[in-house]
Amino acid sequence: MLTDEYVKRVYAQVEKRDGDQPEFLQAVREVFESLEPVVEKHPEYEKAGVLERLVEPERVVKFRVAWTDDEGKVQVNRGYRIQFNSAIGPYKGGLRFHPSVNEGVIKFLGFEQILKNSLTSLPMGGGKGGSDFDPKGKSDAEVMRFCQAFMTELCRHIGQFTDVPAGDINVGAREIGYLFGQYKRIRDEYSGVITGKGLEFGGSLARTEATGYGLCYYTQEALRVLKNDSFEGKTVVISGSGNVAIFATEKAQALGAKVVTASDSNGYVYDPDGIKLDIVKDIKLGHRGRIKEYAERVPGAEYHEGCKGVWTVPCDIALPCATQNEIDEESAKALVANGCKVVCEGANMPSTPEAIAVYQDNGLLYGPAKAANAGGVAVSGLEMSQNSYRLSWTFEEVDNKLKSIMENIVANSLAAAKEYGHEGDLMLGANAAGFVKVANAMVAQGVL
Ligand SMILES: NC(=O)C1=CN([C@@H]2O[C@H](COP(=O)(O)OP(=O)(O)OC[C@H]3O[C@@H](n4cnc5c(N)ncnc54)[C@H](O)[C@@H]3O)[C@@H](O)[C@H]2O)C=CC1
Ligand SMILES: O=C(O)CCC(=O)C(=O)O
Repeated sequence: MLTDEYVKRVYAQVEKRDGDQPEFLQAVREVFESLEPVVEKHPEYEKAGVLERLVEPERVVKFRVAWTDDEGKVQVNRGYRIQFNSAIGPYKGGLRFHPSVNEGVIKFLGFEQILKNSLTSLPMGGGKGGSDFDPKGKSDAEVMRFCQAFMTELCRHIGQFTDVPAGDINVGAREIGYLFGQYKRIRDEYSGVITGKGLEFGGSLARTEATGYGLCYYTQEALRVLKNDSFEGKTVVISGSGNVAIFATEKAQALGAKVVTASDSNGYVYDPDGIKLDIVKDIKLGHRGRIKEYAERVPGAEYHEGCKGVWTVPCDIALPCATQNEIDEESAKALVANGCKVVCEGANMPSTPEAIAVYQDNGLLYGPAKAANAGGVAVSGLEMSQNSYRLSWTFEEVDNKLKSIMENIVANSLAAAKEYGHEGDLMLGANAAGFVKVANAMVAQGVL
C-alpha cells in the first residue's frame, strides 16, 4: 500500500493519465512502493518534481511499418520507440517483435530499463521499442523486409550518442543484422548504433550469453551472501527456451545445478534426468522448432500442454525466463508448496504483484528482474565501449566484467536496502539504488 503523500499523489496522476496501460501501472506501482523511504529522506526530489518527470517518457515515437509479404500483399504493422529517460546516458534498451506489443507494454519495459541500466553502473539511459509484428511462420525474406521497413523510420530517431537499441523477444542475431544493415545503408554511417551485433560487424563476445549467464551470477552471489549457499546440487525450474532461458540453463548446469524444464508459448517439457541443452539449442536455435519436439527426441522426458504447469514442478530454485506476468499467485503458491526457496527473474516483470507477495510472505530469496537480468544490457554497454575504442575484448575479459557487475548489483542493492531500513530486501534495494543515481542526475540537470 502507498502511504507517502508525494508518492500517492504522483501515482494517482499516472492512474488518471495511463489507466489503460495495466503493465505500465504495475511496473510504476512496484517501484513507487519501494521508493517511499527514499523520497522521505530526500525532500529535494519532490521539490524538483523527480517522480512526476520519471513516469513521463521524454519522447514517444509511434510509426507505421508497411512491408510486402511473399504473396505480394501489403502488410501494415505498428512500430514504437519510447525514449524514456536520458539523465545518465543515451537511451538504451531492446526491441520486441510480438503481437502483444502495444504502447503500455513498451512503456513498462522502458520504465524498468531506466533503473536497470542505472544499476549496471554504466552510463546508459532508458528506452525500449518494438512492434506488433509476429515473426512466427514468416520466411527469412519477409522478416528482412519487415526489419528494413521498421529501420527506415526508426533510423531518424536513433544514433550512437542518442539512442542505442538491441534485441528482446523475437529480436535476435538475424533481426539485428537486418536492422543494422538498413541503418548503415540509409545513414551511410558505420557506428555502434545497435548492440547484439554479429561478431563480424562490431558485436561483443559474450553478449549472446550475457543475460542468462548474468542471471546465474546474480543468483549465485545472492545465495552466497544471504544464505551461504550456491547452485551446487540444486534442482532448477526454468521457463522459456529463447536466448535468456538457454544461457541461464547453460550456466546453472556449469555451476552444478540440475535444470529439469524448458518451455515455450505452447507448453513445457520436464526431464527428470536434466535438460540436454544441445537438443534444446538444435530445436530452437537450429530450426526455430517447438519445445514439444524435445520429448519426442529424449526418452524419459514428458511434454505438457500449457505454460503454467511448469511452476508445479518441484524445485529449489525457479528462474522465469519467458515473459511478463507468467507467475501469478496460484503458481507462486505451487512453487512454495513444492519446496522452492529462490526466485530470480530472467524475464522482465514475470511475477504478478500477488506472486511477489507470496515470495515475501514465505521468506523466499527474491531477485527482481531489473537487477537479476541486467547482465544483457550491461554487456551491451560493454559492446558500446568496444565500438568506441574500435577494439574487441576476449570472451574471458567480457565475462569477468559481467560477473563483477552482477556481484556489484547484489552488493549495491543490499547496501541501499540497509540504508533505507529494509535490510536483506533485494527488490527495495534494487529500486532504491537504481533510482537515486538517476534522481540525482535529474536534479543536477535542472527541470527538463
Ligand atoms: N535478450 C535479452 O538480452 C534480454 C531479455 N530479457 C527478457 O527475457 C525474456 C525472454 O527474452 P528472450 O529470451 O530474449 O526472447 P526470445 O524471443 O529469445 O525467447 C522468448 C521465450 O519465451 C517464450 N514465450 C514467449 N511468450 C510466451 C508466453 N506467453 N508464455 C510462455 N512462453 C512464452 C518463447 O517461446 C521463447 O522461448 C523477456 O521478458 C525479455 O524482455 C531481459 C533482459 C535482457
Ligand atoms: O541490451 C540492451 O540494450 C537491452 C536489453 C533489454 O532489452 C533488457 O534489458 O530488457
